[in-house]
Amino acid sequence: MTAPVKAAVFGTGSWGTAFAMVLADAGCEVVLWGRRQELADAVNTTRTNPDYFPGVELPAGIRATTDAAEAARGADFAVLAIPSQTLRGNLAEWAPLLPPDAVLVSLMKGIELGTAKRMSEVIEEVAKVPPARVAVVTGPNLAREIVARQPAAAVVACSDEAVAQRLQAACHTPYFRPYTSTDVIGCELGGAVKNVIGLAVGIADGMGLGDNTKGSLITRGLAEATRLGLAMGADPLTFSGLAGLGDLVATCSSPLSRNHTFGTNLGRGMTLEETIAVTKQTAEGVKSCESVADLARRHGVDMPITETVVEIVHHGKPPLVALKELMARSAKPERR
Ligand SMILES: NC(=O)C1=CN([C@@H]2O[C@H](COP(=O)(O)OP(=O)(O)OC[C@H]3O[C@@H](n4cnc5c(N)ncnc54)[C@H](O)[C@@H]3O)[C@@H](O)[C@H]2O)C=CC1
Ligand SMILES: O=C(CO)COP(=O)(O)O
Repeated sequence: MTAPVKAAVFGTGSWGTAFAMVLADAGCEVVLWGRRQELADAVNTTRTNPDYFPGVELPAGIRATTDAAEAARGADFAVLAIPSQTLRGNLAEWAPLLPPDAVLVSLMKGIELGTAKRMSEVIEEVAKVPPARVAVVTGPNLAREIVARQPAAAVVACSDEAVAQRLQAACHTPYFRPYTSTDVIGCELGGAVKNVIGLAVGIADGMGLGDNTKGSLITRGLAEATRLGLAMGADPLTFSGLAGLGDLVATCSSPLSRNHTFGTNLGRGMTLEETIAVTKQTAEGVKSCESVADLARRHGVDMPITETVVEIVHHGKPPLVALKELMARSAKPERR
């Protein structure tokens, strides 16, 4: 009999908790790290995460701790499920605690502000590990549906296909179907850009606009992600897969999406401050719209929807004015 795979999941928020459940259901031994002792205690004593999923019973294979060293001990996979902008600081503390051969897994869908780096790049830099030790899980995976064990597919990406296959096996359950990919760049860009487009669609929904607008934003948003991906060496086909179109459709259709909901509130006329005040969880696109726009500029790629979201979210441009400007851009062929 082989020993169970051990996973340390850093982050007891929505996706960390839900993915811990997936790993435990797939047979892994899971230690969930969180900052707050009372939440760790609640997970251990009630087998629920009352702050994020009250009433949802967590599998017995999950244990929680606030001690990062304890979580890291013996981990085959170190799964990172915290906000993208805090990764660099957090990982600097955790990386020295990890076993030398642990694979670091990013669940995060953001781009670092200031450096415009993808999460796997930050991980490689901070933990000083080669690309073959870093994997990404992405796709249409709204955490609330995952903890209800509703069927979903995902992509597990690593430059080393054998590592992607190991992680695939570690998180494959009857309700969670991971596919492998070696296109880490495409998978990460798909996840980061969809959050920005989710904001745009939410804004349009909040303004009372209909499905033609939504279909147009999703499709042109996908074109933006694909253009950026091509410029950065990604496989364009990744964007028509789960990490691209799949996640765009889920995020842009769902009231469960924090990015979509954030945009809807802005589109209804709430200010940025009011919207932030009512948003209890991480809406990555709010910060990452700026870093995605930065990345696009660095690569000379035109991303007008992304730029429009930056204008609305960070420069207070009224959504109606921004939309009119977007529609008034010079005419061009669909493909170029
Ligand atoms: N919730 C979802 O459905 C999905 C989320 N994601 C991605 O997963 C990542 C995490 O998102 P969620 O779990 O949803 O967010 P969340 O807001 O539900 O949880 C974030 C967790 O990080 C912790 N945290 C916040 N600031 C921290 C800091 N400075 N140091 C250490 N821990 C800190 C919080 O206490 C919380 O436990 C994001 O990049 C998101 O895009 C990806 C797929 C699905
Ligand atoms: O990434 C997600 C679904 O795949 C979650 O979307 P939100 O972060 O917008 O909630």
